Amino acid sequence: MTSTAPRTPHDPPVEPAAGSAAVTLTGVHKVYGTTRAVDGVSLTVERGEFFGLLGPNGAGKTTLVEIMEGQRRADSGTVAVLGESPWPRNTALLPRLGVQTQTSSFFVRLTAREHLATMAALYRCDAAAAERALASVGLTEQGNTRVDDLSGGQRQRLAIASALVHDPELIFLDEPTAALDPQARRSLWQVLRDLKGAGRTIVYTTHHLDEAEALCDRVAIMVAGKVAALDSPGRLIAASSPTTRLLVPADRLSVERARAIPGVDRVTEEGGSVVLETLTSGPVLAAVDGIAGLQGVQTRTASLEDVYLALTGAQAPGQQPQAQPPA
Ligand SMILES: Nc1ncnc2c1ncn2[C@@H]1O[C@H](COP(=O)(O)OP(=O)(O)OP(=O)(O)O)[C@@H](O)[C@H]1O
Repeated sequence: MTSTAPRTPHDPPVEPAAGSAAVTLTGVHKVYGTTRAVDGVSLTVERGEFFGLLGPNGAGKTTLVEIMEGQRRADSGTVAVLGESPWPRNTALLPRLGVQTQTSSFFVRLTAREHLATMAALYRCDAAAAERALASVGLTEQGNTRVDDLSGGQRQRLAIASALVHDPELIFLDEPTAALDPQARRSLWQVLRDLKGAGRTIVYTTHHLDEAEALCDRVAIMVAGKVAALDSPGRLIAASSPTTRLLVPADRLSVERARAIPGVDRVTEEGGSVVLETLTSGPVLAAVDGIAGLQGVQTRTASLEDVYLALTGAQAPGQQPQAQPPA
């Protein structure tokens, strides 16, 4: 651990070694009593990457993030964050990290602008930094609103702005869209895309698979303390089931007729649709067109949720998950 004073935003930037990653974990373990919370995790988060951490409750995501943030000590393995070891608590590293948690606390009697100015002052940044952070999450108009009068979505934005105010090199976001309505969630996605567009490195924990698919460059899916899969959502999906599902309005195609179509592997009924599963969607679609026409027919290919469920859904007590080796 270095004993230097915390770096401030006024100090010259610390130049990373060429090609150095934002985070490098090698063989990281953490045990609580008999629980293997993190069980041999090795992964790299590249600079500028939007990296998703997914997994069911208790998979070890929080423990892993806390190890990266320097809040917990790994039992074994090596941890490098922005080229430094975060443990023992590394005060030189802290100003280079931005952390938003589920339990972000606020100065609730202050306005959003005053709250951020206070946060900025703690990091020895000026009021302009607070104003930039406010603008970057689209809260400028609410700047004079008291924190306890902000909506849930606006508070989540403020929590992100608080993590950004000192212009950190690496940002940890823990389910920032939890408890938001669909509209607020989508609108926060744009804030997150803008952060990514500005070249920020983001480690993003979420239970929303659609969000991870839409935002993340790569995702690690954790199951029982291990990384069960790690790749871009697109490649994970492409490597998963190549099955296409065709949903045909039930009043236009009977189950029996659907089963007789060459290339159809399975037929079920769902809501008002007959669902055809096939590996050869082109010829099957042509056959459906000949029988029922294509109006109202929907085509669904695999999503990240399907990949996730295949990896985590089979997990029963005492049963090993059907994990793929990490890419
Ligand atoms: N301080 C602790 N003491 C003992 N056990 C703990 C502690 N923190 C976490 N655990 C256990 O370690 C395992 C991993 O927990 P962790 O919180 O890291 O998972 P998670 O993936 O973040 O879960 P969630 O999605 O519910 O937040 C769980 O079995 C949990 O009960």
